[in-house]
Amino acid sequence: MNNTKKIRIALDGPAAAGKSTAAKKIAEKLGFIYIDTGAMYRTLTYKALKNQIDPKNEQELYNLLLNTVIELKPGIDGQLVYLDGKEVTTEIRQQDVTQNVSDVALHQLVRSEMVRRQQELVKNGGIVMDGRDIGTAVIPDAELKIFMSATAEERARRRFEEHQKQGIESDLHVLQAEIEKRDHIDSTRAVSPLVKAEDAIELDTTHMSISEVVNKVTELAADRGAV
Ligand SMILES: Nc1ncnc2c1ncn2[C@@H]1O[C@H](COP(=O)(O)OP(=O)(O)O)[C@@H](O)[C@H]1O
Ligand SMILES: Nc1ccn([C@@H]2O[C@H](COP(=O)(O)OP(=O)(O)O)[C@@H](O)[C@H]2O)c(=O)n1
Repeated sequence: MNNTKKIRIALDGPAAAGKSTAAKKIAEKLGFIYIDTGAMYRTLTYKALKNQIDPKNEQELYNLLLNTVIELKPGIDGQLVYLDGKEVTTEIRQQDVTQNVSDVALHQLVRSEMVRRQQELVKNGGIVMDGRDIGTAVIPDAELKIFMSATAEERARRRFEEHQKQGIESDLHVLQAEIEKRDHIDSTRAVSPLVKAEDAIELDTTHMSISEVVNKVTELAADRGAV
């Protein structure tokens, strides 16, 4: 008899703190579903740019979103992302999407529709969801909330290394400036800004390895019955 509790784990934090890497592995260990909500904002941004919609135009973005199907499906190496039936997993990581996504994610209308869709995805439990407002807006009653941080220098270094491995040319200082700019927009927006939920456990991963982070969160999940 399996008594594992299908809890909901909310993982928030700034860019490149290691959320999706950890979330994917934690979900694997627990047999949970992993959901990267950033991919949903990225997919809308990608479609908006393709359709020459201004990321500042809330009403047009909202209309576009209402006519957009975003699907997240488990793949061999993480989550696959589909836009209106076409796979866009790689495309949504492109630089122009990264540079515009925080402006798209500012808008009340966009966020309320995204949150509505995300809440549908979590209703059966057994999930690890990562983003910026998961513990504060999407699953305010999550059984486990983690706020994952690391210094901006370390986060930029991680993204830089990731780019190097993928053969993408980038400059460490430019990357850090981009990350800091996005964090600033995300943390200062009026609608569900990036903040630590009062009841979230803060995890500074600056000096932690990926497996240390995964083990720590898995331990906390086990304390809440998820084993
Ligand atoms: N604790 C860690 N130590 C070193 N590198 C890490 C750690 N966590 C994540 N990384 C690496 O940092 C990069 C960014 O991680 P990612 O999970 O994409 O961050 P986020 O989802 O928070 O934006 C990835 O290349 C990942 O392999
Ligand atoms: N729950 C979420 C998730 C992402 N986002 C927005 O989407 C952007 C991209 O998120 P992401 O998780 O893919 O970012 P990375 O840290 O992986 O680069 C963030 O910078 C936020 O502007 C959000 O507003 N709320």
